[in-house]
Amino acid sequence: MSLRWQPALLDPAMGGGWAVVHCQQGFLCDANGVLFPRDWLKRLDLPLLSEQGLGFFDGDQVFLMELAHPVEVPGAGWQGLRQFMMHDDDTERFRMLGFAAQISTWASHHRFCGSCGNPMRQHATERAMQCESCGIHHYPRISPSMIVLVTRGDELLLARSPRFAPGVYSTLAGFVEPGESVEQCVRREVHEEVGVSIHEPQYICSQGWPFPHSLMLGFHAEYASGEIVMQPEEIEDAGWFSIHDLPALPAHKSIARYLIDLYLARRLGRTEPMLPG
Ligand SMILES: NC(=O)C1=CN([C@@H]2O[C@H](COP(=O)(O)OP(=O)(O)OC[C@H]3O[C@@H](n4cnc5c(N)ncnc54)[C@H](O)[C@@H]3O)[C@@H](O)[C@H]2O)C=CC1
Ligand SMILES: [Mg+2]
Ligand SMILES: [Zn+2]
Repeated sequence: MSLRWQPALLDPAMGGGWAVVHCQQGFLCDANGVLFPRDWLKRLDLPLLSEQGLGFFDGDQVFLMELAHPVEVPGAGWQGLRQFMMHDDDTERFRMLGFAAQISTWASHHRFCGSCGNPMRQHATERAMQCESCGIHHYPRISPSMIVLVTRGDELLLARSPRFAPGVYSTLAGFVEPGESVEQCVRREVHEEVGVSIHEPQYICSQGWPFPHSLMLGFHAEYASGEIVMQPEEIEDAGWFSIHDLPALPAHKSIARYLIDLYLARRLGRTEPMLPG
């Protein structure tokens, strides 16, 4: 199957092609979507911070135009990446926008060298920012994170963070620390967040998660021992939920929901879900 979205290193000094326009408010979009003719955009007086070559969508060149602040463009508006994830069934377009958002975050956070403070510029042959003075490279930032469904027979251990939508409970997640394996991270995070011990976690699958730059590594683990003790800052509530009486769950497009739906399908003999993206 050929994918409609293919990342590629394109030189922004080239003219033509299409562009997605991004700022802190999200992406510019109109009735035709998120791709605008680049030469047309260049004639508008946009507060352009930087440009990046992104890749090909349906075979056409796509660039990123990063703006310093949102502007009014007649007939168009700004939409956040989460809205595209929730309400857009075009997964290839969401993959392109997720990539664009991650490149945008990384490039705008690496305008100056963290080592010597001089300006950085785009590397000619790699997706990297390079310091003009000391030569140091910075590659796009990806943060490995584990996400795990802990189960005890017909019960799922689900928790809610204060950041979640009201009533929603999810699987446990957390960032991998330097020097640790993902499996060690799973055991540590589960212990930190809810105080229980688990049997050896089993890797299931992964999902790129551009909020802002996580790579979610999904696991299943069986409960081993301990009572739930919640970590006060991270976890607002946690508990064991019967597969026959579940609370509100995360969105279908998340790996959290996939891990839950996969377990339910296997336990109840239903058709297994598809991992989105
Ligand atoms: N796709 C999905 O289904 C889900 C994705 N996630 C994602 O998983 C990631 C980790 O989950 P959390 O429970 O929030 O993590 P966590 O349990 O490690 O704690 C979050 C805290 O870690 C710190 N932190 C932020 N960025 C960090 C980094 N790059 N490295 C180390 N520490 C950092 C901050 O203090 C933050 O408040 C987040 O990006 C979150 O959006 C979480 C749940 C579901
Ligand atoms: Mg967490
Ligand atoms: Zn430098």
